[in-house]
Amino acid sequence: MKPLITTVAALKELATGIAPDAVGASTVLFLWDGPSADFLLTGGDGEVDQRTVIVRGGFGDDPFVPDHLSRVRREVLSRLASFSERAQAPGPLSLPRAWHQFKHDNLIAFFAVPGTDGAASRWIAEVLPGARADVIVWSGTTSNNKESLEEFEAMKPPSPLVESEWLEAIARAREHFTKLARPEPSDVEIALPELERAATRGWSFDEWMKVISEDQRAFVNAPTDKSIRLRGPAGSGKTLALTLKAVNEASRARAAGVDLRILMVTHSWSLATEISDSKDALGLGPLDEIEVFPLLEIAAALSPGIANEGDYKLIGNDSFSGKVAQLEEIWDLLTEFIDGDWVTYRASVSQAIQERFDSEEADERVALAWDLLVEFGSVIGAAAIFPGAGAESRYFGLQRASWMLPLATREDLRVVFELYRRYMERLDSRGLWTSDQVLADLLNDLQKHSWNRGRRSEGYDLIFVDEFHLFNPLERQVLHYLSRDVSVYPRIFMALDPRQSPSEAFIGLAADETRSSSGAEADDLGDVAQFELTKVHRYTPQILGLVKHVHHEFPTFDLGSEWNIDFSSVESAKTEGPVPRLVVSGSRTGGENDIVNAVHDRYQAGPMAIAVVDTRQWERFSDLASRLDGSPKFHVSVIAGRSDLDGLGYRKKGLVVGLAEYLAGLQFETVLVVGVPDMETGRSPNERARLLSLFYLAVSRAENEVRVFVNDDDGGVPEVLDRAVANGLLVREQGSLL
Ligand SMILES: Nc1ncnc2c1ncn2[C@@H]1O[C@H](COP(=O)(O)OP(=O)(O)OP(=O)(O)O)[C@@H](O)[C@H]1O
Repeated sequence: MKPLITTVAALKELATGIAPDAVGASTVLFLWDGPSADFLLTGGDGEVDQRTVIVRGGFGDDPFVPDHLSRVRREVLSRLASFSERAQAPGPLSLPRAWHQFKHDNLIAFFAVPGTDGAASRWIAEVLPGARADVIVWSGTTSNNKESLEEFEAMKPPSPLVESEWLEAIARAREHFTKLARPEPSDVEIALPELERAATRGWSFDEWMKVISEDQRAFVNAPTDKSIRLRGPAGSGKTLALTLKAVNEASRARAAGVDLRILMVTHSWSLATEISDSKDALGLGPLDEIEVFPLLEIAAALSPGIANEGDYKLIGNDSFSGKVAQLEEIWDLLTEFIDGDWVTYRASVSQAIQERFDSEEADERVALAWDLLVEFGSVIGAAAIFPGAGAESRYFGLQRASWMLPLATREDLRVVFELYRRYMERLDSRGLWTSDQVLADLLNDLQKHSWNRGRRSEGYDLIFVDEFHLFNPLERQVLHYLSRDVSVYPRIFMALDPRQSPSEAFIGLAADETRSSSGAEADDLGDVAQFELTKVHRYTPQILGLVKHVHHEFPTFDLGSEWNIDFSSVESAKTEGPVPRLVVSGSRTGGENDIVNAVHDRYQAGPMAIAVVDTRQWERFSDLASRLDGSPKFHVSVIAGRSDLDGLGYRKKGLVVGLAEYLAGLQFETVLVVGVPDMETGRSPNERARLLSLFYLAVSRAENEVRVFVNDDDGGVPEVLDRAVANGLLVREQGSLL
């Protein structure tokens, strides 16, 4: 096999879990079969960028990793990306201790995957001299001694990099991505479902105002002299009501000759685009006074420092690959710490923490790394605590809540803070940002005199926030500073569903209720009016039945009465549909056959999604997606991260395969809910609530038909679904016995 020449950006994209067969269909990657090498590039790669050359000596069926590592492809690729990124950082190359490196001249060997893969596979790589720091990954080895490097050095072939081919590859990639960016010619087959799925269906503003429900109308017509919380379950028309209100306010101000600046803030680009299209489709012409953006984009536009930090790259910008990269980073840090300084902390911490750090189980360590990721981002980062004088004591002073990683003593907190300090130091030395840092910096800028003046022209009179439940406390603070008139309370209109809580988002919400500083936030808004939506418009009464059941299964989280939606009064405005089905298969393989059959069965009925509940099962379903994509019958789009939502693919008619947490805001005729793990055994209440929340999110994406797939290999039917069957809310069906 020819060598593969690629870049950090392309490796990271691959590391999101894209199956090799799906690379050709990716809107982010471009593969060129050059004369002496294959080139894999992204749209952002340029002539002078660093290159990573993978010499694929012993590779077999899998084009990106040796066959014996294809099971852990994502981890292997993520580590390679991380290696190249480190090679680029100024100063001598430093690898985490857990990578078990050894060196000889320019050659360096390191573990190919976190932990060991049984065979203790290593890469032998070379960083070429020069500022560009090109990397050649020469070969894999299972040897753990330095002599192997000396031997290798003696027989090392010349570099496979051919400059003219690289330039040609870049030129071809550029041409490819330019073509892709051009709008596609209109096509009836594509346009129809696109319109149907937008929140406004192409109806005019006046048409909508006639048909919306009383509670939606009350919100649209409510006075704007104070902030409003609009609460409702999934599919109750929050996004629609928010859009109608913004448009209503803009056109009223226009008619009265008033200059009004309106901002609509979302969590993702996909929803921003959707809302922006919807408002333009309401037949009132372009409404430039309404700006629709994700918060991170606003941060980049307002905070000049952020845009100028050209050398800094964002890690964890909401996307799945960012999360994977952060997790691996923390895993390495943790392993290095446990092998090193842990002994000096060990005696003083509580027994529970001691046991977690001492555990040799790989799974336990991953779980600890995850908990730390949440603690760093949603607790420490969200409170805008960054290492420095007084930071540790501010952290100690934070009130702990039940959803947080249990840290019983001050010494427990101390060890976590020390890890946080090291984590930030590592990111900093490699020129990486987290989105929390971006927002904390923005907050800093917004508190300056210059913004106090600037906000009069650049700030907004009315701020609308969709999916408010997805914003963490830090992000919520930023919103306050975006208002224009400092003499009145900011007027913020928030749509939220406290039951939709992908990953840390749930925690963000809980944090808001429990952290001492969050009380002040509510005060900042003055008196806040509440509006409830009690009719769902997306899905049938049968799906609502299952949604309510899941809602009642949430453990009694103390979210405060304010967050509790009275689900018993919620009704569906849609006509009757089939009762959701539960397909129980004998094994994973059998389950996959049943899923494929369901796709055949329902594909023609309209847009369809396979929603994967448990992130850990993603890889399997990403492979299934590429198999389905192989069939000319199906148009398949894969959503493994928020960035995929922003690509071209997902709007088209066809099948979307994605992690449930990234499907928020979207809707489909049929949803197949897969990757449903055992939710009870050995789960903490937090984990259980998170999984139930993702399940709720998956089910509530469907307009008409839901099928849930479980199998014996993955623990059979979770109790929560058993009870739904007993209550007649799900019909149980025997799937393949295979
Ligand atoms: N009053 C109504 N009559 C008919 N259809 C409606 C009405 N309100 C909303 N809809 C439709 O119901 C669907 C769901 O609406 P929308 O996306 O605004 O809900 P949401 O509450 O934001 O949902 P989620 O939180 O799950 O994303 C959309 O297709 C929308 O066009």
